[in-house]
Amino acid sequence: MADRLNYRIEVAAHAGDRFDEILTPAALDFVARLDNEFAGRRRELLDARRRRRERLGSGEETLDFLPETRAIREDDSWCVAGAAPGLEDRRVEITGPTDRKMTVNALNSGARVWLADFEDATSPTWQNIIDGQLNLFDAIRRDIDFTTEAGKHYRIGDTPATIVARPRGWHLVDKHIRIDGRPVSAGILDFGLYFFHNARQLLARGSGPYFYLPKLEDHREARLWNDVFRLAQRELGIPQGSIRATVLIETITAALQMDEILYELREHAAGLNAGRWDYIFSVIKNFSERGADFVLPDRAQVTMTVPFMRAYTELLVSTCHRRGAHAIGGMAAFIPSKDPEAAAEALTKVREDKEREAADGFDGSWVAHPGLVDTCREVFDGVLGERPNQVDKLRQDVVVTAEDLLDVASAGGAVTEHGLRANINVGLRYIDAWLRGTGAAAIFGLMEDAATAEIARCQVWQWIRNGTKLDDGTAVTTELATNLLDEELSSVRAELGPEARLDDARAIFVETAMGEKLPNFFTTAAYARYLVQPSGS
Ligand SMILES: CC(=O)SCCNC(=O)CCNC(=O)[C@H](O)C(C)(C)COP(=O)(O)OP(=O)(O)OC[C@H]1O[C@@H](n2cnc3c(N)ncnc32)[C@H](O)[C@@H]1OP(=O)(O)O
Ligand SMILES: O=CC(=O)O
Ligand SMILES: [Mg+2]
Repeated sequence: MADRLNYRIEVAAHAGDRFDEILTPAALDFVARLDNEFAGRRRELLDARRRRRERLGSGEETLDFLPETRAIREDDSWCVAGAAPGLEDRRVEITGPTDRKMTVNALNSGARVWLADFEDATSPTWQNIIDGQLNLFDAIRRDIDFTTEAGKHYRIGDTPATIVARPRGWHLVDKHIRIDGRPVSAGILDFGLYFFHNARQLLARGSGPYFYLPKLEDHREARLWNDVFRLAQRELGIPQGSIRATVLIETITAALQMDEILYELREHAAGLNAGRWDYIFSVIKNFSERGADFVLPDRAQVTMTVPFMRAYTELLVSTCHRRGAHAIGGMAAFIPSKDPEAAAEALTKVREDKEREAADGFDGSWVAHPGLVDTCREVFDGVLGERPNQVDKLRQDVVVTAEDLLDVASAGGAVTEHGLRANINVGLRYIDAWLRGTGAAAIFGLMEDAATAEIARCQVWQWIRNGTKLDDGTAVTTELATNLLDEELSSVRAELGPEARLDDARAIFVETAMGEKLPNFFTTAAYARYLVQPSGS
């Protein structure tokens, strides 16, 4: 333990109410130990990501299943740890941010699992991150009752959902914690605090420390998580293999390494999830400069039934079930509305999405809102009946090639002015919400979060770069996009009023959707510039 005394750990942020209960010296020491051990490997892997994106962008490299890991793919003898207590039946999973009200509502929603999100649905302000940890801490101990000023009482019911926490991805740092002057990996911070405070409690209560792992791009990144898990369990004297991880396959590069990702994490892996929104974002980003064959139509037309998306989900189900892992479906973005007609339409669309997933062999799926839990459950009940899952449905009929996954042109469809305006308008509204601390928002009847906003700004960039023709023959240029941006901005400004941070939102949008280069994530620069507290900069 002596070496730990050598770390210089600084908390460069204001202390919030009860933050000291999460940021204890022992918890910070644990996070620093993990970060210190793995910071170098994390940096190397991020460099490898950058280099690969450059090669893919220039056409110097194309993607395929890896020749060097063929033996892992062809070996039938290995499988993953699989379900742990509370994860056997995942037919409905609700996702959402970890504020206090949403925490109680998600746990009571009737879903089997709650994805407690520090990633796509959370704007990573220091307040949100530590408050979220506090809410999880209290919820796990069933000590979270509260009453609003309006008199509405919130308490966790008798059959709460199993909690699966989603730490932030490898690309993000949290500048409010510095270890020897270096900002901590945001993923390690989220994982480390949650694991340190709750792993024992969860195990004692018959559940366990369970995680969703977002935005992986390569199986070596899965190996890094596995090594983080091993060290974390060893440090706290928690039996190896207690953790369960469900990996989001939400990048095109990871889609070609599903077996390898499960293999690296096999002592901890429970399943894979088809994270469709980041997946679409990844496809656009990696091939944004590769010409018309890689240009996607309006976002609304990139459905789960277009051939290249279907190839991805079919491969995911067959890979999972061959390895004893759960295949978890993704997020239909339609959310309930107060208008009965729109609400019925949203439910129909969600039902269709879940029906396709259940018929394809998924073991469960995601919903964004408590009002969708019953729909998802009914659909999976219809296929699963009393069985907790359909992992025994092997889908040996599935044959997916790299060409199928990369056949982006199979999406067909058109780019329209409506689609261009929608990307700009939604991008501005979402970035404004994010800057004001809200990471998931209902916009025009759809759930929007960091992943969908990334699609919005990347599509605009790609269409400008390729001079893509709208369906009326007009080419998308910087000038056209700027004119539409200004028009959309003034209508959004009139609607949202002076509180909105639309000038900052505009600046981020211009920089990340209309600049010379396409930045990897809008969140990284925007975080550093706007969300970090002065003492953390
Ligand atoms: C690409 C991806 O990664 S998808 C996963 C990440 N994205 C998400 O998790 C989005 C999760 N969903 C949400 O955040 C919300 O549903 C939104 C922002 C889309 C809509 O939220 P709202 O506008 O507040 O919805 P609405 O007003 O209909 O909410 C009604 C009630 O349901 C609750 N609720 C809505 N969504 C959720 C949720 N996901 N979890 C828990 N409770 C929820 C609200 O808190 C509210 O509770 P109350 O009646 O006690 O006040
Ligand atoms: O995280 C999920 C996604 O669709 O992105
Ligand atoms: Mg995602």
